[in-house]
Amino acid sequence: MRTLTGKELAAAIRAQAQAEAAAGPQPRLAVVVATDDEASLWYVRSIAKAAAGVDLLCDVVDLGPGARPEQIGETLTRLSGDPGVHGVMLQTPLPPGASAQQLAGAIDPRKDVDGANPLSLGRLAAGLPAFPPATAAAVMALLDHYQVELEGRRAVVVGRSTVVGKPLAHLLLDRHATVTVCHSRTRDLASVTSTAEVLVAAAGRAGLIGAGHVAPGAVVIDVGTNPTDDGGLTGDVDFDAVAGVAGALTPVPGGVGPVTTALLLRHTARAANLP
Ligand SMILES: Nc1nc(=O)c2c([nH]1)NC[C@@H]1CN(c3ccc(C(=O)N[C@@H](CCC(=O)O)C(=O)O)cc3)C=[N+]21
Repeated sequence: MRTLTGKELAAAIRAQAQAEAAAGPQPRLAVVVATDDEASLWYVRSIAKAAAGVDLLCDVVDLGPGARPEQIGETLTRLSGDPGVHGVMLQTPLPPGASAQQLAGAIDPRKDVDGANPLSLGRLAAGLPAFPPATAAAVMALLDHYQVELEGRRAVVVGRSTVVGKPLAHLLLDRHATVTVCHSRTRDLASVTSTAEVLVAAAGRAGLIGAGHVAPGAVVIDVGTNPTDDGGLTGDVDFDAVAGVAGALTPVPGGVGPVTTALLLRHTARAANLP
């Protein structure tokens, strides 16, 4: 079994982001936060740290967990209209009553570096240029880095979220994979996932994917970032069990996560260089 780590790939992508950032105006990413969710705040801190390391500017616009939807929308509109800001990201989760899907419509698609505006997803589905959500792009970057063949192969995505499952299905289709999307109402999940040559777990449920869900030799990508009781992080895949069956598997932490952060920065550098 090969362990597909994301650390080295993330470093290479950060180096690309730094080179692309140096080629134009210094890129500025604005991250809008309206939560006190610990995992989400950890991600924001790690974005800010990684940005500083590659000479990108990162503004954290913290509206607090009590922010009203109108206030969040106005902030996104203001940042989208600010010529000094190249990337705008709305961090999830949001306060009760605020919908990320609705609010993200206020992000200029040219600055939508985490692919959150429904227009970005529509463009992606239509095969037009758009920034994919960084997490979905990270899965593709890992598959490419480890030279996993996709054309004509059976890919199964577990999870149908707007940030991962749906955009990823389109990205895989673009690469000529045969794509099946499973979700919480799928009957006999294992019977579907065990047909996969490439299996992506993006359901947000710790340990959902066990040995019985995986075909021998399959490539398994674990997108899950579930908090553990001891303050750590665990994936959707039962790593030890699946390691005995899969041909290749990404770890959590150290797999998709670091690549996600790096790609968000590369997207921002590209947004700053758009004509
Ligand atoms: N609009 C939006 N887009 C997101 O992409 C988004 C979001 N909101 N809200 C929060 C979640 C969470 N998320 C993570 C990204 C990287 C790691 C990551 O790099 N984790 C490290 C380890 C962290 C640890 O060990 O505690 C790793 O996997 O190696 C984790 C979690 C993106 N999210």
